[in-house]
Amino acid sequence: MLFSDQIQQEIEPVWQASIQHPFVKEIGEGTLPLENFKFYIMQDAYYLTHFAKVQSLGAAKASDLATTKKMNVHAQGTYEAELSLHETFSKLLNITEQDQRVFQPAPTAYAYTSHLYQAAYQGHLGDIIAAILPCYWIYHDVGEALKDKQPEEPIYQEWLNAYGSEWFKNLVKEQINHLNEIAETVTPAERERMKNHFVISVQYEYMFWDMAYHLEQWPGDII
Ligand SMILES: Cc1ncc(C[n+]2csc(CCO)c2C)c(N)n1
Repeated sequence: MLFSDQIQQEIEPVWQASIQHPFVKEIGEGTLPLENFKFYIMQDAYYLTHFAKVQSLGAAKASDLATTKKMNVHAQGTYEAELSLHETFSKLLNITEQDQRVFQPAPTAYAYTSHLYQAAYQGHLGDIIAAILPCYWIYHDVGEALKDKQPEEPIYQEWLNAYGSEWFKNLVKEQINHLNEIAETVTPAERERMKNHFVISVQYEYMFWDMAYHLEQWPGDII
């Protein structure tokens, strides 16, 4: 069995729960309150800023020039594909400069990005690919699960279109192949470490939906 399938199966219940999370379901139905989606978009912009840096750390840790280039192209892709999506949403959701000035990463957004840096700084390229793969793969599966939905809210329709696209499917396949190639060249202990990074990221993907669904706050903002 492919290494990617093996590690995905280990965390299957959380994977499925993530795809079926009420945040995702309500986007598909068009019933998610826009307040929750705005919260998600702002936290996600923070997440993507750090995600691109982690991809660049992957470029720095690659052992050949072609892979360095590939990882840098992906970092640029994160900027172009994801942040341009966010620019569109910022206008549609009326995200103001004031919103941005008072922005703080919520606990889960902070913890998830910290996990990505931990994998990147302590590991090699395989650790980075393992930690970032769930981001691609879960969003792909969400796009597939919701591909026949037509939420009345145009903002949600736009979001669904991005993750159901052919371009995105190919991107996910490339990441999965890259992970499996690396897995064949490393030791069993390194594979175990890669699996752990992957499993933690899958759990954070679930927690990220949950964070936005409950408008998660720091204790310091409540007490
Ligand atoms: C919490 C969170 N997880 C995953 C993604 C999806 N995503 C982030 S970067 C990237 C690669 C470039 O498109 C993809 C697919 C997201 N937006 N937010």
